[in-house]
Amino acid sequence: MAQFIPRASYPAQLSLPRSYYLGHHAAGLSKMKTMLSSIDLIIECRDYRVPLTSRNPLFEQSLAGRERMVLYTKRDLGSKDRPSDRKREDIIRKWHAPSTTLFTDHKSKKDVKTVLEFAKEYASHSQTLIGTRILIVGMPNVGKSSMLNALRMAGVHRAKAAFTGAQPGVTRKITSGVKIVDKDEEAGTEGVYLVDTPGVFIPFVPNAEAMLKLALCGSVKDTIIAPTTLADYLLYHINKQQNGRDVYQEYCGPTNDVNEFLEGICLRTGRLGKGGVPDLDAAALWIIQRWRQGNMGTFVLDEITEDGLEKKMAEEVEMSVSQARKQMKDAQRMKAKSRKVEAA
Ligand SMILES: Nc1nc2c(ncn2[C@@H]2O[C@H](COP(=O)(O)OP(=O)(O)OP(=O)(O)O)[C@@H](O)[C@H]2O)c(=O)[nH]1
Repeated sequence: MAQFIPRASYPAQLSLPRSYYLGHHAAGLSKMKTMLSSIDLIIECRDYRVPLTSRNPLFEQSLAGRERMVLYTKRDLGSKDRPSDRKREDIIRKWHAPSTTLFTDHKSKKDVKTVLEFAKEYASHSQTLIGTRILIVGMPNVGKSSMLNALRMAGVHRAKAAFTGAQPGVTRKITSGVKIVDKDEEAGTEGVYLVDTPGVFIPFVPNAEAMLKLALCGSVKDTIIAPTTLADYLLYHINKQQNGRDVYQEYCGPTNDVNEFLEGICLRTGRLGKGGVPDLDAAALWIIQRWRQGNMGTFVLDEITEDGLEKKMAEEVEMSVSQARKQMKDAQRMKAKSRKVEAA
């Protein structure tokens, strides 16, 4: 049998949408800016599976001047504690030094305790008389509200305070602070409050592959990109993993063909439409959910290198310069147009 060779790269998808910056994202960010003076610390969440792609430069630009901790969520979906995972985490920690970087699974008591301890330690040095206020920010669906609920349960043993969900945009408004640490009169410390915020998407996604990564991780609604395209991108990544194709061997043999992959799933799971026709969209959505639940391999979509963050930031500067140029040209065009109308 011929040896299976996975695709070495993913073909450019020129027609994919590259923006998802919604009204409530802009409104949320501008409200965050106005309340910054009452905030002591920012916890910025990024998705462990896309450490570079889930970085939103808007947070650093708009919420500058506050101490920040970077929290990589959904670690359980990207790491199995392999030496390569630990090496990746070391690199990421170095990117953010001297800021603290933590990697968490919101279901892990140990991980949640580590975040709580960090918050307590921070608060113990705070001079505030009204309690420490922490703003938790990040891209849509990254897991902010889930972390808030987990911290509240671990810290003050209270039930959920925020709604969570598998699709982005569940939190639309900034909440009032939720207590995660009680006031301790003996220790002389005030309480710690966490302020949940709506997820804010990047204004301009640099390339189509970044959009695919963010959509696959659930940062944009599943209706924005065709599920079969996302499933194809997922198949590309699964095949790149060592023995990756073992995770779908119950549906079909090793393949780079998304139709063969999805048809295999339809046949084995009964996702058939009228006349027994395979329902490829249903199979695609199902397999994407399986991956998001950690059932189709545990891996990271971004390539992580020592200078990865530096390169990403340089790319962002270039993007904003070209966007500014574009805006200037648009404004000049509009002016010229209105002059023509006036002259006519
Ligand atoms: N496996 C895993 N799933 C997580 C983790 N954290 C959050 N999730 C899941 O991710 C989804 C989104 O979580 P939310 O807490 O609603 O995300 P959010 O950032 O508040 O989302 P927005 O409302 O869009 O701002 C939910 O289905 C959570 O169960 C994690 O650490 N591991």
